[in-house]
Amino acid sequence: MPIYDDEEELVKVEHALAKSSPLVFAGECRQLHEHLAKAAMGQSFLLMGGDCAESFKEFHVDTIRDTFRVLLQMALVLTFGGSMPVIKVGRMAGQFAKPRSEPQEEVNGLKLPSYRGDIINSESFTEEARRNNPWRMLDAYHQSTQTLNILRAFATGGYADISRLHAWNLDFVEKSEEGSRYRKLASKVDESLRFMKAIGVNTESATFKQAQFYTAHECLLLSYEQALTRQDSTTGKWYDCSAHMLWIGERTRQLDGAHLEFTRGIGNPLGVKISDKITPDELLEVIDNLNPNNIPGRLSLIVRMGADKLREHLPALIRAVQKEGRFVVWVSDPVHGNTIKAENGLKTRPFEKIRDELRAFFDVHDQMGTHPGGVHLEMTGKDVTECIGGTIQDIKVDDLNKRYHTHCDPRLNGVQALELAFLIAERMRSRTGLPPLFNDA
Ligand SMILES: O=C[C@H](O)[C@H](O)COP(=O)(O)O
Ligand SMILES: C=C(OP(=O)(O)O)C(=O)O
Ligand SMILES: [Mn+2]
Repeated sequence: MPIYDDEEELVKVEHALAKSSPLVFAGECRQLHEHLAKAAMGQSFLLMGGDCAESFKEFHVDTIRDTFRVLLQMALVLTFGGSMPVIKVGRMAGQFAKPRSEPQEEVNGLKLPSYRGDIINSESFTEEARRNNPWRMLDAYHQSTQTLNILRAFATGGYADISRLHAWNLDFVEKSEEGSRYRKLASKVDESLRFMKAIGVNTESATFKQAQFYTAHECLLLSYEQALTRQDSTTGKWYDCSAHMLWIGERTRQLDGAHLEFTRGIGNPLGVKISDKITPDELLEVIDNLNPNNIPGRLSLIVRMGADKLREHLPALIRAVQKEGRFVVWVSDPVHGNTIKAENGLKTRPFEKIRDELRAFFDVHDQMGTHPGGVHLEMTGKDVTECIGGTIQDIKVDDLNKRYHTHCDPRLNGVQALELAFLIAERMRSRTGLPPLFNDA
């Protein structure tokens, strides 16, 4: 938690936020909860994706549209390929606060506080910029209102109409092999739609015309989250109305910490990131704390440990959860356990490691007979060069500088994200005994 040097300023901002409109409504959070309950029971799949850190500088309607578009493409691949409903959640409209490994950053002998996300301080390397400034919370709130407004318009105003599925292909993706796979799959979906129409299914209904899209971010900056927490008039329960779903990060999930204490009191569906550092007993305590009544859909466990550690540690965690009969959605975050520093000093992630972790996640669930319930990715619709590798694009370390725009961790670009969606769809198909979508799978 940042320390603000002027308490009065902080209180003023909290009051302003407390008077502002909620960004989401309790009923929407409950709807998402119901979808997640299906994922907990093995009947649905959660797709979460977006920037590591949203920023004020990169804010643009086109950027939001492009990420939304890749998520729609991925969801189509997963729904059609995996024959399962896909719950779409953007790391968007609130994903601003960052936990950092080092409290300070040193450049040419000068030490300043680390950049902690645009909602807290600024990335420029000056003393003033790195000061924790509570007013930034209001800027983040206002940007989130715009983002949500755009997302709601895209989701319900015709953009996400399934008959436009060919238009969701992004220019730079279209030219790649993934783009052509997507086109092939889209044609198959087209054919199915024509068949449905022919037998009298109403393809003009909201199911075909609109997407249900939800938002989530890390519940890190409690001043912001608490100020946006409201009591729902229909149920009397408290909801954090900054996003539909909130998750607790790997660094702030202590049993006696403020983040668990805050989130256990809100009605939103929750996530907890877990690395190999958590023990089965500790995990059960986290579950007891956040979901004492064992309600399916309430809690997602977002596993991020790297392929090798996952193969070693995940089975025991799953066994403990199974033994106690606890309902959780098992989600793979295959990016956070695979961050490395390239020779040029930039943080990157090898695509192959990300793919290995996903494969390991599916293998372990196959062995344990449990449902691999979702994936959580840092990704963007832009053609960035932040993660090296990829079967199709094969970004090299020397390419990283070309379009390295992230404000924190390296993101998958559209082609890389789509490649993962195809991989997951093939795994989902083989679990249900369906033949591969493409023969080279
Ligand atoms: O997004 C996650 C963390 O904030 C990020 O990985 C921390 O990065 P750092 O190790 O550069 O501080
Ligand atoms: C901080 C993050 O992840 P983790 O808590 O898993 O490190 C994140 O998702 O950006
Ligand atoms: Mn990150």
